[in-house]
Amino acid sequence: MLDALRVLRDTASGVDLPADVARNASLDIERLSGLLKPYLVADTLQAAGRTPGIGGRAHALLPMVHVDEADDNRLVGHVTFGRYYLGGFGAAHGGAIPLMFDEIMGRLSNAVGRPMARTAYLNVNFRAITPIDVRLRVEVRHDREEGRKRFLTAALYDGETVTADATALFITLKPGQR
Ligand SMILES: CCCCCCCCCCCCCC(=O)SCCNC(=O)CCNC(=O)[C@H](O)C(C)(C)COP(=O)(O)OP(=O)(O)OC[C@H]1O[C@@H](n2cnc3c(N)ncnc32)[C@H](O)[C@@H]1OP(=O)(O)O
Repeated sequence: MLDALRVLRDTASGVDLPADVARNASLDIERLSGLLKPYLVADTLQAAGRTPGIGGRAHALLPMVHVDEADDNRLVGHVTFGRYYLGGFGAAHGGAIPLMFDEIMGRLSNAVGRPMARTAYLNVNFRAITPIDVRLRVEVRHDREEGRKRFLTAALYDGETVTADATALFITLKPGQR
């Protein structure tokens, strides 16, 4: 369903519809929302964001990063920003890139039994245009830990060109910390 939703999102972002088609599409989308509403649950029980086995943790907002290689301290994956993430002139929106970094750096930070941590800062440099509809490579490194602090770095590549890079600090949550 989420794959279909992502296709809908990309398609809806790219069209310019006549009013009658837009009206009919709205009715169909409202009908689908009605079909799902009886299954709303508490946020601690929802599948979205809580299902690691499904791409993008089943979270519809997230650009889907496919992991190609990973060990305890390094991860390499690929991601394609679809039309939904277009900022302008063929480039991904500047907000979509930190979103992708936060997710994939957070995943490595929390991997291999490391206790849950939260992003304290995420600094992103936009080095070149990040094109949409192009398969890009993302590399993440868990560089070091100092007490509760975990320092990670990441870079996004279009071929050999770094389009963006990031440094982040994740802080291990204390027992019972929300
Ligand atoms: C069900 C399955 C799901 C699985 C999902 C898994 C994948 C998930 C992937 C999802 C990924 C998405 C993840 C997300 O998006 S997480 C969502 C985005 N992040 C937040 O909402 C975080 C909000 N902030 C906080 O909650 C607190 O501030 C935290 C918990 C971060 C720290 O507050 P806490 O009270 O606990 O600690 P502390 O203040 O004593 O600080 C401790 C130390 O850290 C240093 N410090 C703190 N901040 C900064 C800073 N900005 N720059 C530099 N340093 C900083 C500080 O000086 C101190 O250092 P020292 O004095 O000890 O030397």
